[in-house]
Amino acid sequence: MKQFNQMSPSRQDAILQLSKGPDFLASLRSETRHFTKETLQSASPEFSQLNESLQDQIWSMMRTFDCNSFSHSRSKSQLLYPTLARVNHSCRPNAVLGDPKPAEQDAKLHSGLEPVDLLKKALIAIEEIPEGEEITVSYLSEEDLLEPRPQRRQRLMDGFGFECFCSRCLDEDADRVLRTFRSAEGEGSTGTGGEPCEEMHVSSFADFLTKLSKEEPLSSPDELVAIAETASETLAPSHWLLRKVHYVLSCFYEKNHRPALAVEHLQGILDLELRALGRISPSKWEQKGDQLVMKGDLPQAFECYAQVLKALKLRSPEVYPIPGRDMPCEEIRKKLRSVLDGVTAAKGYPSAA
Ligand SMILES: C[S@@+](CC[C@H](N)C(=O)[O-])C[C@H]1O[C@@H](n2cnc3c(N)ncnc32)[C@H](O)[C@@H]1O
Repeated sequence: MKQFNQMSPSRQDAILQLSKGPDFLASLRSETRHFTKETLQSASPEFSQLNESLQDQIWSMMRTFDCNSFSHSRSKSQLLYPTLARVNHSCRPNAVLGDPKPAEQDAKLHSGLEPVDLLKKALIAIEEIPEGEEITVSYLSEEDLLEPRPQRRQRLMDGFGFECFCSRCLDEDADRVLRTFRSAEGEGSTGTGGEPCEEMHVSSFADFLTKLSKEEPLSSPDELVAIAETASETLAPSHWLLRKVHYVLSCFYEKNHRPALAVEHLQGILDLELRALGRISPSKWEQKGDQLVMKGDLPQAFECYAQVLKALKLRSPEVYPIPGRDMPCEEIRKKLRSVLDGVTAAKGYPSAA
């Protein structure tokens, strides 16, 4: 409250407006995640001794912050950006929120920038956005966006307290195929795997995989290869969970310098991304390009980097340009040039290993 009272009237107004919209009012009715005034009263004797109107003001301010704040890589706490707080979530977003990278931040700090400016965020378009179309970002991670609707909706409900009504969530059929379990005849002709107990089983398995890919406890891929084999007896080849298994294997092989296997296991997740989000993810395609270079397949690597460059060029003009530092497009151009140099040096394409 003290900090709020020190702000300019226009900034105070921008923040107060956040607690007047229908979404905020709806969130007051959702007790799934958000704390109630009673929770605060029982947690803090000081709070319950304040008069009713002050309690209401503080509680509303805390809920506004809870519903609208974002994290920033440079800050350990959540921060409130009154304008960015207006951006809704979509499971097929057309923009991302970006923080300047630490090296850029430090360069700026040395050029005399106010520390508070380092906490700025940028809203970056990742595709052409026609005039009048809503700009959306994802409140979920890139990995979570590859999960089917029930899982995504559950994550949004648990983490942010709302039921998602984005265009992708309303488009049910797209996900149904990704969740199809294998039948005796092959892909696509049995149920959707939607029974509650099955979904629970599937999500704990998915969490297990995410943990595996993040914490990297695997010393040998045998366990995962066995999981992949069992899973492919039950799940259709296009099932998102099977693709996740292969992605974890791909990361394992990448770390263990087995590029041919890494590329082989990467492809499923690239297809899934294209299908779920309608576009390629530059980081995973760059990963594929790097593995193809390692494998010695320069023509395919060139194709891959060219796709990455095309995707990156769709993004807003480079944000936070720092003289003397390569921006993402330039880094990919360098990789394209080095692939071409490799081709010239070998007087033709080397054969794939
Ligand atoms: C950061 S605010 C976004 C701006 C908010 N719509 C407004 O007008 O102030 C987050 C809130 O917007 C709503 N919201 C955002 N994305 C949504 C979506 N895809 N489906 C339903 N509600 C959404 C939810 O109420 C959520 O708690």
